[in-house]
Amino acid sequence: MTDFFPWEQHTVFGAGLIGCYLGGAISVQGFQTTLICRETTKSKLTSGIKLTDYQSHEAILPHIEVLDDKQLSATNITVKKARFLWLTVKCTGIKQAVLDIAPLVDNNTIILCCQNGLGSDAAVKQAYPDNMVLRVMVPFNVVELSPGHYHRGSEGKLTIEQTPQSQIGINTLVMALQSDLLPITTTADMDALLWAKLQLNLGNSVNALADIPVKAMLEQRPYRKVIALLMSELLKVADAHGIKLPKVTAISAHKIPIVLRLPNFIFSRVANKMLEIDPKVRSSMWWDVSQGKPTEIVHINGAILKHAKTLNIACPANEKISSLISQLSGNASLTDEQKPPIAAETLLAWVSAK
Ligand SMILES: NC(=O)C1=CN([C@@H]2O[C@H](COP(=O)(O)OP(=O)(O)OC[C@H]3O[C@@H](n4cnc5c(N)ncnc54)[C@H](OP(=O)(O)O)[C@@H]3O)[C@@H](O)[C@H]2O)C=CC1
Ligand SMILES: CC(C)(CO)C(=O)C(=O)O
Repeated sequence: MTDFFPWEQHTVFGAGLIGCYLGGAISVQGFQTTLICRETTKSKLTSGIKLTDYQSHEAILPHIEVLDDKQLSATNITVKKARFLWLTVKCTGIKQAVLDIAPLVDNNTIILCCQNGLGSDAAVKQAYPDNMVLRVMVPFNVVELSPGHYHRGSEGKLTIEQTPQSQIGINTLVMALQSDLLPITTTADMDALLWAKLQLNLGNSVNALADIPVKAMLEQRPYRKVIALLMSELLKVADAHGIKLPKVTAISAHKIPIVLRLPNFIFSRVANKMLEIDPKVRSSMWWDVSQGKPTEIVHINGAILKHAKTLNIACPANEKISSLISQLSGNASLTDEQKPPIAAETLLAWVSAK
């Protein structure tokens, strides 16, 4: 068993949307927190950050300790070792982050991997075999409303993995960090929870291709039908693996695709909870595509394809969407019709074509 003392050093590596929100919410509780950011983003964070959420909670942090990547790698600076190292880079940044976090890690460091998708923790565990590495599921969306203002736009509890070694400590940590801005809990079955989150993340690629807010996307039935196709394939793979998906929204995993396919007038009544989402919310993949950054498609839809292959299950919809997104971030020359915004009917026709 490991004792965790929440007042020990929290370091958030990757001061982006999730990192700044999480780091801000930990710091506002009075715990020592340092954000590790890019040199280019440091100036907007040094004058403090503001947190708000869809339930009108608000906190202003006049100051938060920030260290940039150049300072971290400078040999003439001694950096504080992290007791809790919250790794909040994208899956695509993990390989480099594993090297860059080295100055922050000692034997007591607990590394908390906050990535969407499946399998990002493997590289961290391989590089730090003697450290406790725990997975974290981030259910909610964060947007930056103005420089340094981070807004949680949807519901859900941040969930930390419980292992036999971490159990007591994690409960202490969770009790200490619990707040209105940061609802938080634990799970002993992170595999199943990450699959359930993966199901919800199948909307990310569709959102990137639709190039409109998530709420506006969900209001259009053909987009919902595309997401339903992607989800039905995931459910087949999860069932074949014997994974029982926990309920992470008001509707259970197997019912979500059925509800998504409903005509608009019924959907808006049955799925009112799903539509209770801030109208500004965009998926994290939309942010990547709109900024010309690599996407997490291989770790999200690609993770399903990888598992499907071992089970010999066909997933044509996930294959098509994966290739559309990969073409966007690759050098493929695309016609205007293939570039976002892709109309709902067009996308549905492409994804359903045999
Ligand atoms: N955004 C959201 O609402 C949600 C996101 N998630 C998941 O959370 C994870 C984080 O996502 P998100 O916060 O959106 O990502 P962001 O891209 O907003 O944040 C990551 C930040 O880390 C920085 N970074 C990456 N590598 C390094 C490095 N080696 N040294 C210093 N800084 C680094 C990035 O800089 P640069 O861009 O320059 O590389 C970026 O500023 C993802 O897996 C995502 O899928 C989950 C739920 C919701
Ligand atoms: C919260 C959610 C499901 C959608 O916004 C997400 O995880 C993301 O944007 O990556």
